[in-house]
Parts: sequence; C-alpha cells; structure tokens
Amino acid sequence: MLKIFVGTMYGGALDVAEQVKPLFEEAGYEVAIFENPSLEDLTGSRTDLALFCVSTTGSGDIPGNLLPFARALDEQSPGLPSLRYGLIALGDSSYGETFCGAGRQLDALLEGQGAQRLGERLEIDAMETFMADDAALPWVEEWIETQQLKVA
Ligand SMILES: Cc1cc2nc3c(=O)[nH]c(=O)nc-3n(C[C@H](O)[C@H](O)[C@H](O)COP(=O)(O)O)c2cc1C
Repeated sequence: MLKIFVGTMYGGALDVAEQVKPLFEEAGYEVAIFENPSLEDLTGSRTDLALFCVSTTGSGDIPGNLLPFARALDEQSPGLPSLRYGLIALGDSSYGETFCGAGRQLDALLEGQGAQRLGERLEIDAMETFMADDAALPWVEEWIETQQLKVA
C-alpha cells in the first residue's frame, strides 16, 4: 500500500496528491490518500511507501489538517525505521525564510523517527510554478524511475 498524506489549506496539495495517484497505480501500488491523517493511518496498517504532499501556512507552519499527525509524531515518538517516504512541499518564496517551512519541519520529524527519505525533497515555489501539478507530475515519474519503486 502506498499512502499519500496531505497537508493543505486551500486544496493545492490535495490536488497534487490526486494527480500523482494514477502514476503510482500504474507502478503497481494500491494507493490511499489521507486528507485528515492520523498517526494511526501510517502505523496501523502496512505501509510499503509514503508520500507527503504538504503546503505551508502562517509563518512556516503546518496546515491544520496535518497538525494532529505532526503532533502525534512528535509526542508519541513511535520510531519509524522501516518507513521509506518522499516529500513534496508547496510554498511561496516571497515568504522568505519560512519558504516551505511545513515541509521542512515534517521532514525533520520523520528523520528524527528514523524514517528514510528516498531522494531529495521537492519544493514547489508558487512564485515560479502556477500549477503545482506541472512540477509534481514529472518529479514523481522520475522519482519512481530513479528510486526503482515499480512493483511487479
Ligand atoms: C496565510 C498564508 C501564509 C503562508 N505562509 C507561507 C510560508 O510561511 N511559507 C511558504 O513557503 N508559503 C507560505 N504560503 C504559501 C502557500 O504555502 C502556497 O500558496 C501553497 O501553494 C498553498 O497550498 P495549498 O493550496 O495546499 O494550501 C502561505 C499562504 C498563505 C495564504
């Protein structure tokens, strides 16, 4: 099972999740998208691979729908040594230092639990990319290819 965890305010990150879903299905995965994720969604059943699609709000803050997940990760500290994941962060470089702050925070939390990020984090800048999908789709195609994520 490939699980996509979404953090969004206005739906852009959810749209990315929905657009990339078929690419993973073509690669042989059963895919679930979690719009209001809990930690249990990650740890309670088998997760072959996870993808986080996360925008930033406030000043580098995690969107409200993903806060319970992030807090539980921090407070319960479940340890995730077998988790492999990718991360797509949506942000806007006009916010300066807090650019993609939520994606970076989440990445650090996951790393702190021993999870292994496959490849680099994708950071999509709304100043440069009007439709986040335009950046996310080719990135996911390449991610699947270079990380050899296709399953038979
Ligand atoms: C009130 C507000 C605060 C924001 N703060 C940040 C920020 O601190 N850093 C950043 O990179 N982007 C920030 N953004 C930009 C959003 O992350 C960006 O537009 C993103 O594409 C929104 O995705 P969504 O539709 O999934 O919510 C902010 C946007 C708004 C409206």
